[in-house]
Amino acid sequence: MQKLLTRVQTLNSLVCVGLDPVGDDATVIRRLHEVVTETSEYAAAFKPNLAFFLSRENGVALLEKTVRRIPSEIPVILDGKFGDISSTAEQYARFAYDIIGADAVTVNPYMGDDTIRPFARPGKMVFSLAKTSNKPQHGLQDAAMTRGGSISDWAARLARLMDEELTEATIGLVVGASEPDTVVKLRVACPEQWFLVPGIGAQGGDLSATLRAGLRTDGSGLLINSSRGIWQAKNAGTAARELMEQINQFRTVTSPNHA
Ligand SMILES: O=C(O)c1cc(=O)[nH]c(=O)n1[C@@H]1O[C@H](COP(=O)(O)O)[C@@H](O)[C@H]1O
Repeated sequence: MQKLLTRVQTLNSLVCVGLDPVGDDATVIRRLHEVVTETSEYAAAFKPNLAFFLSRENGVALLEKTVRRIPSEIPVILDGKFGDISSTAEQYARFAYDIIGADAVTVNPYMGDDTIRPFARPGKMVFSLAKTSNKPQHGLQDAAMTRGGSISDWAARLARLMDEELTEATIGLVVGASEPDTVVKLRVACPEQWFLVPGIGAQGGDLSATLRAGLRTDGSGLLINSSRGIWQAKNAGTAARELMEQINQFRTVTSPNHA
């Protein structure tokens, strides 16, 4: 958490560079190197998606190598959307933190609070799925519960309660950019927490509407992820810088609409 705060303040950036490598081995190795090198000066964080590494031969070794190449002052969020009972989650936590060297993870909380606890090590950060960016035909998150709003409201509340309880670690939320109205609602429910926000770019999320909806009153508290938008760009550094500038331009001229 401290690493993220220092990074965000030093760079004045809320950009999270997603690493979802695709292509043949030679392309992936070259492009990972380029993306990390070119975007480092704009990246508040990097988010390698575990699936894109596991699907390759020697993918774990490639992931380890990639994370080692990321400058140590930049937080690494391992996006594994882990979510299993605590004894199994403990193994995932060892993988993410001890083997890969991540600073943070994404977790799917739908099996309950014990899926989150093993990841809440001192100084680490957990982003727990609250409202995802996809628009499924058959999804659970919008379903109403008999009491207390929707399932995503429950997930946000759980993340907030766990953040208050687990003082040694920081619990944030994953909130997709596809529904700004939901982003506002979750920001009102969780005014202080960090939101990791995917869904800008390739998934068509509206950057301005998302910023207006989700920025905290201090103009921070969001990490805006772009994966394909940066990976596929002719110049990854330019794409990351432009995203940073668009975000910062918005931060200086507008106050969030829940303030
Ligand atoms: O947890 C995530 O990062 C995530 C949550 C979510 O709701 N939606 C979502 O797209 N993601 C991830 O964010 C990245 C989005 O990639 P792009 O759409 O290419 O920017 C992928 O790695 C997704 O797995």
